[in-house]
Amino acid sequence: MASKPRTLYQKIWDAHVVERRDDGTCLVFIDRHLVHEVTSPQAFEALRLAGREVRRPDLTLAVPDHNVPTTPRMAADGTRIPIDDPQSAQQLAALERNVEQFGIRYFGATAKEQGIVHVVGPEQGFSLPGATIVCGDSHTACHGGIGALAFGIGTSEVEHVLATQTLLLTPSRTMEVRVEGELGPGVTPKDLILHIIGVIGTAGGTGHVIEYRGRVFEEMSVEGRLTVSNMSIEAGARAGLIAPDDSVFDYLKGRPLAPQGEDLDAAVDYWRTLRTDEGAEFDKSITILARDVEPTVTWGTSPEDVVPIGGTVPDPADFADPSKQDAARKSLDYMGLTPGTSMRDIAVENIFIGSCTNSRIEDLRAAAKVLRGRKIANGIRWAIVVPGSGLVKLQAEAEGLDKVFTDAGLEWREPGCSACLGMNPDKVPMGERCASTSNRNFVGRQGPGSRTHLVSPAMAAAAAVTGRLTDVRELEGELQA
Ligand SMILES: CC(C)[C@H](C(=O)O)[C@@H](O)C(=O)O
Ligand code: SF4
Repeated sequence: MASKPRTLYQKIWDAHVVERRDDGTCLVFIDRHLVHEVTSPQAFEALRLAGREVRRPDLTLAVPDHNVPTTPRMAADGTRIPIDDPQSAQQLAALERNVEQFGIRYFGATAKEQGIVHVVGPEQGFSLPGATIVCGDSHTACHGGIGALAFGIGTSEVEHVLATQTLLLTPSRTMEVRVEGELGPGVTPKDLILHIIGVIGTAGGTGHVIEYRGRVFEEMSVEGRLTVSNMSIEAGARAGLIAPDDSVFDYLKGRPLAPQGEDLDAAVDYWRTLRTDEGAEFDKSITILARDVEPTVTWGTSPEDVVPIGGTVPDPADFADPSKQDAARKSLDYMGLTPGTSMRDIAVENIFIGSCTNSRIEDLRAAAKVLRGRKIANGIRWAIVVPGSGLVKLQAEAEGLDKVFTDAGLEWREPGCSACLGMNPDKVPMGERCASTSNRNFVGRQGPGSRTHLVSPAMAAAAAVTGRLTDVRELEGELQA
């Protein structure tokens, strides 16, 4: 008898269940555990108190990213520049102590491989298709872009994984987001995922693992897939998935921690089976038409508050749901915006190009393409480009992109989470606006009183040039009829 058709999620899940319990929970094997400084200290401390070891240090990789300043970390004489903020310095020191004591692979603040944990994982070939990947961080969903089942966990679960390399989980429901057709010129993976979140809402994926399907994703670069999957969590989903294919296998070839030679060939044979079977059913399914997607920006304080760049600030009264009306009013008040204002008339003072959503080499190339030969507008007070890792930084420098940015008047920084969230010195001043390539526009996210407009790297670059939210297609001379 032929076996029942399964979704990609179900295949990965089934391959990792160690034990099914009567109450429906399952003990699941975890292939890869990423660790950063924010959510790990108590977990290590608990292990220490219990006298336990890390079960599989070989499957664990740690890197500091949230608290590191993005200004130079090493003095000319090769000594480390101390971190000013005592709490950040303490977080980093704790991580260093923990990785040393427990024997965990570590890329420290001055290593060239250091970077944002979700950039480093795929880049090193540590994150692999079909793997279960966890990290004490909600944007672990990112790694679903290469076909891994990857999700964020809490600190007590971090401890559980460190101690046992397993987790007790309940299966998720499955959701298909099918995108039909092709994206137009100037429309990027970031615009697509912002649009999708606008359609399904921040609760649309709750309890589900989303699989993104359709030709758009098959033709999308691996970097773009990581961008899309990264923001699955902003749609409420547990994780995102895109079926791995040759682009992913080619991307992983030769990466230091990926399988090599015959091992890689064997792995690829298995990875090719990781596709949703014909006839497999999803619990929920939605279809998006790619031609409906424009360069997209947010107007409010939730990632679902999106509008095409050609649109206007919405009127709260136009929302059907009274709670949405109320939320929109509060958002507009916080954002200092008036209904009916054209999005293209909104001036910004700050530009942030970075974060685990958009700091890979392709993102920097897209921003540099717009900025080449141009200058940032007078009204821009602060504009920074923060590569996702030291290796992205080196690659960008080899391509001369750093020069394009600095010639245009932007600052070129060291890798880290930076202004994506206010846990390090990079903050947007109170009451000021930022065109940001990050993933969250929450109240106070980029610093107390900061106002965030989420955009793609090309759109952030365009805003830098004009000093206001701008349709990048105009700058690229690609404005469509
Ligand atoms: C600090 C960390 C726990 C947090 C997360 O879980 O996502 C951060 O990365 C974020 O993006 O808000
Ligand atoms: S870059 Fe931003 S979203 Fe990503 S892990 Fe860091 S703080 Fe979280």
